[in-house]
Amino acid sequence: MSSSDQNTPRGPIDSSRIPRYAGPATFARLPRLDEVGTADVAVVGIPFDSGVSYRPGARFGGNAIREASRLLRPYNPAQDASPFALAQVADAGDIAANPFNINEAVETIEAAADDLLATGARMMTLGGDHTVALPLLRSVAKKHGPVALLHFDAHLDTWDTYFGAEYTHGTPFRRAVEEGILDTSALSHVGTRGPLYGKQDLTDDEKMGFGIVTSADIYRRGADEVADQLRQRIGDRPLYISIDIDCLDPAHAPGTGTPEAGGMTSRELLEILRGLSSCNLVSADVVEVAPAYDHAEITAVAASHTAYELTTIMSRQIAASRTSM
Ligand SMILES: N=C(N)NCCCC(=O)O
Ligand SMILES: [Zn+2]
Ligand SMILES: [Zn+2]
Repeated sequence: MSSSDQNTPRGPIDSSRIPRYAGPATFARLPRLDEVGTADVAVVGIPFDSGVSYRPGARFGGNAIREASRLLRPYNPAQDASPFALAQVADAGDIAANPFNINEAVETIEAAADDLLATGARMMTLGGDHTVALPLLRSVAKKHGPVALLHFDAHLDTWDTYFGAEYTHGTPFRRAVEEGILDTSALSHVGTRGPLYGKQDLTDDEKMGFGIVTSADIYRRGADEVADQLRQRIGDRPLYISIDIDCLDPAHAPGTGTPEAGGMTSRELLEILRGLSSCNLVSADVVEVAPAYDHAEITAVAASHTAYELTTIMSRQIAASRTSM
């Protein structure tokens, strides 16, 4: 049973009493998981980036997001909710994965995710590179069965192998489809753009069951219409949202490993997520924040607000399911 079933959730440190820049960073200044026992939503870092094909550094992403999240406030007007009062959200620290052995790291991440989900928590994961989505999806599928997937990314990440390696940041969703852990009737990439290896990349991806909403589609049709379409496709299926921060234009997210011009704005991303607030979001990740390439925390701030919207969706769901019981 989570602590929020017995008491009111313990929220963030009060920034009107203790300046928000003081003390060690947890996500949104929330308590650590060991301070509250159990959580409804566990925010967990995965400092792992051995699966990248270009610029490294996403291993530092989780802590950069935590630092940038000090300015988040407890009421989210866009979803009319106080996410940290509706449910116990806590910072579960980091999953320590072997940087020199990707296969072992993938196993470690899956096992750690299993442990968190077994407590009844939903996971809000801060990457790390996109490799981490595969073990997280494996774990979520063990609990919920094949899940619907919304994948925000400039890239397809359904490629086969890189240098013969099957677990990389460009391949997690092909592996996931092969393993039968995704509900292939509700798979979408959002924000896709940029050069590919060949046209076959798109044919393969379509065969796997993915629909594509390109960044140009979002620009032309607007965030509300896109969110409506995605919501209809997802219905009430258990949903996993994976957000590669490079879905944003490099102007909105310079701190990432494989930047592509012509992306969506952070406003568009946040608005699409708010349009999904009624979905049954079981877990989510925000990955590929590489702070060494960031400036003035532009990317980390965007990522912290992204995780805040995702956390709000989960907290609203948890509160709604509690009152309907
Ligand atoms: N998942 C991310 N960010 N990028 C994948 C790019 C793979 C490539 O170099 O072709
Ligand atoms: Zn990407
Ligand atoms: Zn990606």
